[in-house]
Order: sequence, then structure tokens, then C-alpha cells
Amino acid sequence: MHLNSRAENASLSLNFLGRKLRNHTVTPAAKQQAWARTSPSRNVDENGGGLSRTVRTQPIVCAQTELPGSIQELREEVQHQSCNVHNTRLDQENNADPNVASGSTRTRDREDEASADLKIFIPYDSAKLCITQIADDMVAMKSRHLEMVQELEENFLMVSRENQQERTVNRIRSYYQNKLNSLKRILELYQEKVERRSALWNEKIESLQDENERLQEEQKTLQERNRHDSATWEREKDSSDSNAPLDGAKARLEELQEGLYKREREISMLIDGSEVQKDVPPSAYAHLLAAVVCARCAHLVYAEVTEAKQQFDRMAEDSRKVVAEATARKTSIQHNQTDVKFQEPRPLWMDQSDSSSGQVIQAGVNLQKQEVLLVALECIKAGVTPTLTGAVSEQDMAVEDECVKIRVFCRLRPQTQAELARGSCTIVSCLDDYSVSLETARGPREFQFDRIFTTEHTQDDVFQESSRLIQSAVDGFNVCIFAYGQTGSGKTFTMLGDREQKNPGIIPRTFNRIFEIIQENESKFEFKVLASMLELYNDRLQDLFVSPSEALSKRIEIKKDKKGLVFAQGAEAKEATSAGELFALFELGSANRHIAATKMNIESSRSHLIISIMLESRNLANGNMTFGKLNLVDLAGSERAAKTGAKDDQLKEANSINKSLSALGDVISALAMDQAHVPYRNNKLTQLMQDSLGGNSKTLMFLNISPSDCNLDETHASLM
Ligand SMILES: Nc1ncnc2c1ncn2[C@@H]1O[C@H](COP(=O)(O)OP(=O)(O)OP(=O)(O)O)[C@@H](O)[C@H]1O
Repeated sequence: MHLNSRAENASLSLNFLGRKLRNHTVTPAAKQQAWARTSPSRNVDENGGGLSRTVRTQPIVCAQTELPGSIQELREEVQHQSCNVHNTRLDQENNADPNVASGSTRTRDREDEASADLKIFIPYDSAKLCITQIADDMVAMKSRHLEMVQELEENFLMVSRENQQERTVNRIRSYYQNKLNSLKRILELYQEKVERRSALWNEKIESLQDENERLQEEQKTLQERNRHDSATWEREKDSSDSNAPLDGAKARLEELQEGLYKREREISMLIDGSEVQKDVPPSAYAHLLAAVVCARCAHLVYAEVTEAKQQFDRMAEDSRKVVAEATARKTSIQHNQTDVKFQEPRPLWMDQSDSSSGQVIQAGVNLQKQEVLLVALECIKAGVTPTLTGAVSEQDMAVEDECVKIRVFCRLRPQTQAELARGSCTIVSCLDDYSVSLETARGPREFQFDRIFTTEHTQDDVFQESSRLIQSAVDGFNVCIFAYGQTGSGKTFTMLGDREQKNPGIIPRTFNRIFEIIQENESKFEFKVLASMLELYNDRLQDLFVSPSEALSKRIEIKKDKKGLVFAQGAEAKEATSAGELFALFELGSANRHIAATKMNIESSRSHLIISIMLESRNLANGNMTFGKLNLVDLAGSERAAKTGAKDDQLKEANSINKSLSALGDVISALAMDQAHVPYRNNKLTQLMQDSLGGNSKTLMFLNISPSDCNLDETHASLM
């Protein structure tokens, strides 16, 4: 070890085993301990063992305030213990020639030299202890430094993270600011638009008011003229006895006026709804009202204008001829068809106009149109009001049935025990067989349907209205009957019936009706009935005719065959030869559905149930084949996920249901609006129902609604 303090304020440097140690702190306690353990005699022994160390004669100055005491102490210690401090050269000379050492100059020189080269011997143990302590201190210092570095790094990271967060916040803020700006711009645009529109409407209202005033003025002028004419006639009558023809004209005028007042009374009665007939759809009243007004005007024209009179007479004559021809044509087609309905069943893919039943329908529609035209012309001629009798023949209904492809029936269920117990009140009322009224926050809203079924209507009433469609399916049409509505609104009750089957719904009744029709026609036709039963849950189709474990391993794909009929590839289609067999198959499917639902811990009402019945018939006389398909669907509930507070799996389930229901809604509205593109492919549900929605198929939708105020939002959404 070498202690070097050559420069003033130089730092203490230690050279130990070839490693340079700098600026270390030696704790006084450690040094104390080191000295305490070192005895002078032992040091001598050890020094003799060759552990000599060199110490400069200059005082050891330590750069750090903590050190000086200790080094100084060390030095003092060394000086006190003379055995530890040696001037080697003096020692040598003293030892070698003590007599020669005379003369003050020489002695001073020697002292100078000695001060320049003073050797100090530190006991090895003390030095070792010192060094160990120094090394320990340095290790501690290193770890402290490392800690500080780590702390600094962490601080740096934290600051940079904060900076980043701030930057992100700024970015988000500016993004939303931009959005807000663009929304403001859009709002301004809309405001402008609304202002423009309202200005336009104001203009229109003003022009209508002007027009109204003008008409009133004209009316006044006409009345004046009338009064003037009648006064003239009176005068002329008084002045001459030869005015007899004018009597007739005056009488005619009075008659006309009387007729006019009568029509006005009828119109106001119609407007007031005082003569509303129970069995006439409300939409028909609008047409009737329009017809009344038109007929009145037209009759005035007919009566006053000679050319118009001739024209109307000609039209009425032509129309009479056309009606006669149409009646004859329809009768001849019906005659050709004979009374056997199934002799020439119409294959599904054949154009309707090619088939005889299609011709009957077409002839029926034409005849109806011509008859309406003739009645209208006669009414105009006679100046009478066209009326709706409400007495529609079975045949007319059948014709109408053939023409209408989508019907929507609304069914209102009674309040449940739970709703009654909760004190819910009823907010839905049925106005007539076609309209319901819903009490909303903004007042009552009316909705029209093809038919309304109230709580008074039985399952039988409901089935009677739908059973004609089953005949159509056997005839070769594709038919779909489905129920839509929120959970608990009565879909399952309508489609399946109650659990005990005391009030069977449409599905079991359909099974019976199919085989009744088959039985009625089995002498002329051979039938084959195949059924498949599928469940659509979370966009996955599951075959309900196999066990749930087997169904899980099966992949079902929706395909179309050559005739355009949709089928589920991979799903079983089982044959049934009686209503009982069909019902047994249905029970098997329902049991599998229940097991699968229990296994997956879901409610069966959270999936769509699709029962497809394929009806094949072969004409025994000519071998012609006919294919019809009947889809019976019990849809999952349509409630909103937000209201139910669904999370995770439930939310996924609700989203999947909503997606499929909105896809179905899109398809129905595209069909209702006769759009060129119908988005069937958007969802598995609509893909599967494709061949029984639109085209030549017939669709019956049941809209099930709850009457209670607690379901107002859902009921409103469903009705909309
Ligand atoms: N027209 C009705 N007459 C009497 N009770 C009815 C009627 N409609 C529904 N219900 C009763 O209301 C309750 C709910 O009906 P249902 O289970 O058919 O609703 P849902 O719409 O099918 O519900 P989910 O979507 O959960 O299957 C049942 O107890 C059912 O018996």
C-alpha cells in the first residue's frame, strides 16, 4: 500500500493490489478499531516480515473534511508509536556510522533528506481493516449511487410519461375541438336548411291562403250571380206567363243545391267518423272520403258540361262491356280449372302468370278494378256517394289474399300477474280491428295493422286468420309465419301455445291442418312431409334433431338448391307421416333445445327457433311434382341491451339478436317498399328465411306487444 499526499489539497489515493482507490471515506470508528487491534510489538514483528510501507515526510493532507482528522490521527499515532515510524536513511546511517554524524550542516542536510523520504510502517491488520472498511464503504456508496441512478431514471420515465399523457390529452382535446367545430358547422347548415324550408313553407302557406281567399271570392261572385239569375228569372216569370220552362230549371237548381248540401252533410259525417263501420279498414275511409269529394265535383261537371256528360256515358258503356268480358273470362278459367284444386298444382319456380291459379287471380283482380271503375262512373252519373258495404265475399278475400304478400297482425296480450302486482297500468287500447292506440309521453299515437288481436281473441281466432296460408304452402307456395316482439310479449304463446298445451298455438295447429289437407286430397295426390328444426344462437346454427353434444360438432351451412329452395346443409330433415309424428319430432327438438340451453346456461328465448316443413306433392294423374315450404319462426326477444344492462356474454348475445332482427327488419321494409335489392345475405336468419320472404312467397308476421306502461319504450319501438 502506498499513501501519497504530494500535492496540497490532493485527494487521498490508495494503491492497493494494483487497483487505484480514490476519495474514499474512512470512518474513524473503523480506524479506531483497526489501531486498537494492532499492538506495537506485533507491528515490529510483522514489519520485520517485510511489510514495509512508504510515507512521504510532508504532512498528509486530506481533501475531504471528514478525512483530515483521521489521517492526522494516524500520523500522530505513528509518531507516538516510534516503533512504527522510521527514517530509513537516518536509521541506516545511524546504524552504520554513529561517529561520523557530527557537524550541524550535515545534520540539517540529513534532516532535510529525511523529511523528503520518510517511511512509515502501518501494521498489516490495521491496513487490512482499513481497506476492508473502505471497500465496504465503496460498495455501499456504489449501491447508493445505483439507487440514485435508478431513482433518476424512474423520475425521468415518470416525467416523460406525464409529458406523453399531456400530449395525448392535447391531441384528444384538439380532435374533439375539431369535431365540435364540424358539428357546429353542420348545425349551422341544418339551421340554414330549416330556415330555408320554413321560409318556403311560409310562402306556400301564404299562397294557399291567397288561393283560399280567391276561391272564397269566386264562390261569393257565383252566389251573387246565382242570386242575380234567380231574381232575373223571378222578374221574367212575373212579367210573362210564357216562362214555364224556367220553372223546371229553377227546380233543377234547387235540386242541385239540395244535393250539394246533402253531400256536404255526408262528408262532415264521414269526417266526424259518426258512421264508421266496424268491419271497414280505416285506410279505406280516406279513399272513400276522397271518392266522395271527387264524385261530387265530377257529378257537377257531368251535370253542367255537355261534352263531359257524353264522355262519362261512353266510359260507363265501355266499362260495362269490359266487366262483362272479365266476368266471362274469369268464369271460363274457373270452369277449365274444374272444381279439383289440386289437378294442376303450380310448381313453385313456375311463373305465376303461367299457372291457372295465377290466371284466376289475375282475372279476379282485373274484374275487381273494372267493377270499381263502373261503380264510380255510375255514382258520378247519378250524383250519389260511393259506399263501402263491408260485405266482402270469401272469394274476394281469397283474391285479395293471393295478391298481398306480407301481412302484419298485431296481438296484444293481457297483463301478467307480475305486472298487476306491480300496479302497472294499461297504455294500449284497440280502436277497431285494424288500429291500436298507444299512450306515449307526447300523447296517444295510432298504429294500423292488417288485423288486431286483443286479449279477447282466442288461439283459435288467431289460427283461423293464418290457416289459409297453410293451404297455400300445400299448393306449392313458400310461406313464413313468424312472431316478433320483446321478451314476454307473447311470441311463444302465439307460436307454440302454453306449456301444458291447453291452448296450443299456431305451430301445433299447423301440424294438424297440414295432415287434414293431405287427408282431404290423398285420392289425387301423394304427399311427403319433411321437417327440420334449427336454433340460431349467437350467429351459430344448431340442429335440434340431434343431441346437443352431436350438434356442437356439426357445421351447418345455408345453401340453395337448383330450384332456389334454401336448405340447411348438415341439418337433419326427418319425414313425418302424421300430425302425431310431426308433433313428436317437434317435442324431440324442443327437449334438445332445452338441454342445450341448460348446458350453456342460457334462456331458450334468447335464440331464434326455425321450424321448416317441406311439402312435396305428386299428382297421381300426371306425375307433376309440387314443392312448398312452410317456415314457422319464434324469434328471440327484441329488447334493448342498454335497458337490460347486459354485460359480456349477455351483451354479445343481445348484439347478435339485435343484428339478426334488424337484418330481418331491413328485408321486410325492402320487400314492403318493392326495392330492387333485398338484403337477405346480411344475416343467417334472413338467409335461412330468404325463400319464404318476398318473391312468390307469403309472409305473415305477428307483432306481439305488452299492454303495460313498464314496457312503453319496447312496445313503442315494436309498433314503429
Ligand atoms: N294472448 C295471451 N293470452 C294469455 N296469456 C298470454 C298471452 N300472450 C302471452 N301470455 C302469457 O304471457 C307470458 C309471456 O309470454 P311468452 O312466454 O309467450 O312471451 P315471449 O314473447 O315468447 O317471451 P320470450 O321472448 O321470453 O320467449 C306467458 O306466461 C304467457 O302464457
